[in-house]
Amino acid sequence: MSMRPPAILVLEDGRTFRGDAYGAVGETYGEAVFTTGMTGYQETLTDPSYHRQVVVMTAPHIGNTGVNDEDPESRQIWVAGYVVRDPSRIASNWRSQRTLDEELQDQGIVGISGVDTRAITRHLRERGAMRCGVFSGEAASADPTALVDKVKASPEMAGADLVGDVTTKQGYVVDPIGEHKFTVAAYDLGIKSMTPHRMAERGARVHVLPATATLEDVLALNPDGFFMSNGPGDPETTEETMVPIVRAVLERRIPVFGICFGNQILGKAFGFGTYKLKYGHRGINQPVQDRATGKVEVTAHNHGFAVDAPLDRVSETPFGRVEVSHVCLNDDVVEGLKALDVPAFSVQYHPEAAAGPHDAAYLFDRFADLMAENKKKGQS
Ligand SMILES: NC(=O)CC[C@H](N)C(=O)O
Repeated sequence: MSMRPPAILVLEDGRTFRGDAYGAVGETYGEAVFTTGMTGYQETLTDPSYHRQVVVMTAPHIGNTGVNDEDPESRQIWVAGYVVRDPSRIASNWRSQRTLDEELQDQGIVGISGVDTRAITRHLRERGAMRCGVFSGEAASADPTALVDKVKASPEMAGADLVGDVTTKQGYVVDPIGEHKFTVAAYDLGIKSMTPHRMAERGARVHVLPATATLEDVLALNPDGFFMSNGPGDPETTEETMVPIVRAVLERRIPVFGICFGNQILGKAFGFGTYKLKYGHRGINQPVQDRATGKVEVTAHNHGFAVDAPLDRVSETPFGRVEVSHVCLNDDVVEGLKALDVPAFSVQYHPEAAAGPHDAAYLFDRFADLMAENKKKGQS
């Protein structure tokens, strides 16, 4: 491998790891988090929910299949920094168009390689996700204590309002594949491109709206369904923006579906709290149980916050009864909500499966069924 400049990963609690520059040379800050996905690094890098996070890959060998123009989940790489153990020396895949290292350089993403990602992961599991910095080239030669001070001066994830950075500036439409059956108003809070596609596959015309869209914008579409996407940052910050909009939509009994950040917002609309997990769930191999059927799904996750709702009983909310529909089997974290008296449900994980297993695809069918039922009721 060609000689790369030195680099250092500096955690806010003072722990440091030295390695080689990977991607762009420079300095970057973010929340240090780890993901356990063995495949799908392109989808991870381009998931807007990773905005302001420095992502540690627990899979040791990264870059093997290079980079193509088909797999990105959004217009750019969003991770704030990238930490890998052993970058592949070659990119080998029939779809590969360039190497991952080149892509990271082109997009100005500062990374580090040649570090013990198992030790970093164990540290984050014990101490929790925390701020970090990656410094490479000249920046890596500074005194580590000075670098720790710089990391401590960088913004925290708790309280971060990041949706405005990632949402589309202009709304756009994703056309249905085949017959047009439903119209969906979908808030882009950091949406992944596979999500409207999954709805289009089921006959939805999806109006993807910027996060600044108003309730009037939504109602003007006369939608059969209302959707809220995944997104970066702390769900607490949506109290005065998205929460009143979804409450108004629930009052009108328009079917609601939310994914990840969307699950947290729906939870808040019902009156539940949200809280920060110690180190979060990230990867494409997380076991989730559907509590109605008992069936376990292997699912894709990327969340650092979660909804605080009771598992052992149905909750009474201003919108009627709500139950926890899905739970993570690793730690009993709430992974889904289902309203019993209004047409609304949501999941904390990623049924769009990009990357990830397709076990949870039925949730898009459930949304289509909910819209179909509601339309029928409206006609009768
Ligand atoms: N992927 C997401 O939508 C993440 C939601 C939220 N930012 C969290 O970390 O929990």
